[in-house]
Amino acid sequence: MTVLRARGLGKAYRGRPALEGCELDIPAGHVTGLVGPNGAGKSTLLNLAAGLLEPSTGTIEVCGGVPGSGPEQLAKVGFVAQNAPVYPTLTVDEHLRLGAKLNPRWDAALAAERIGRIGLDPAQRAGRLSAGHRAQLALTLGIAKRPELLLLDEPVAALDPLARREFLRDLMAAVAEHGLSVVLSSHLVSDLERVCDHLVVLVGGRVRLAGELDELLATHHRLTGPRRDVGTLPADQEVISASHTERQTTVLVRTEAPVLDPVWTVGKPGLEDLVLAYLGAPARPVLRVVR
Ligand SMILES: Nc1ncnc2c1ncn2[C@@H]1O[C@H](COP(=O)(O)OP(=O)(O)OP(=O)(O)O)[C@@H](O)[C@H]1O
Repeated sequence: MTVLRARGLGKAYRGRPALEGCELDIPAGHVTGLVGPNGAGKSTLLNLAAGLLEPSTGTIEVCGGVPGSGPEQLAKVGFVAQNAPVYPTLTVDEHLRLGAKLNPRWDAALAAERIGRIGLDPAQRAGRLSAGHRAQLALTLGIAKRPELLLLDEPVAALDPLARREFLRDLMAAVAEHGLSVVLSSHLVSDLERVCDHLVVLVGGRVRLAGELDELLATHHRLTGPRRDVGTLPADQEVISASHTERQTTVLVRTEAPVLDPVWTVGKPGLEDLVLAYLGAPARPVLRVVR
């Protein structure tokens, strides 16, 4: 089942494109990491999925419906925007009560347990919380809503390393126990490596890479060998990035077939190598649909 489908999706702000020609099929029941450099269009994509923005071109469908199209649709999708917006004059407890009122599937026990574990004072006004605790409050509201799809825009940026680990653990528990689907943007590749099984790389408003993480890692190879022109590589080896020293060439290629040329030492890239290679690569409209 597909939880997010985009076809020819584009968004322009005052005529300037922020997202162009996005084709995506994000599967349900998985955690999908959304990565890309600053200004790549990640927040724009998440805001479109949450129904807070309207597409300029193309279509986006989330949990089988048009984003933000009615109460039923709104109940299915949770969104924690960048900088974790909360109501500054409401207390922590008032946020939880508001959550219970607004969300038909609200999990009060889970919300209370998280708030207690984090050590938030229920009587504290949200505007007086530290940035990390504010983020924790917003994330608690997102998880306790029990949506089908949770969209998180850089959710862990303000959290300390321990809080980050605990939050990611809570997220994975919700995926395992309730079949929650998650799309989260982050610059912290090591965190993504821990929780994501699908990946979308956006560069310059375009989808550069998308797919199942294991499959993506299996079809990319780091080749090291004597210096040579990478233009001479076989046509089925797509060159993603290349670097040279005086005597040596290192190249990251994508290919379904094994690399048999004995001149190369073939290594497996990690997620960070893969992401960095795509972020540094010249923008080409290489579209791939998540299966
Ligand atoms: N409200 C807006 N009005 C005009 N331009 C905007 C607006 N929001 C975003 N943009 C532009 O759209 C492009 C994509 O921005 P977006 O915030 O989606 O990127 P991002 O990948 O989330 O970046 P970051 O990693 O820095 O958060 C940028 O060039 C940005 O300047």
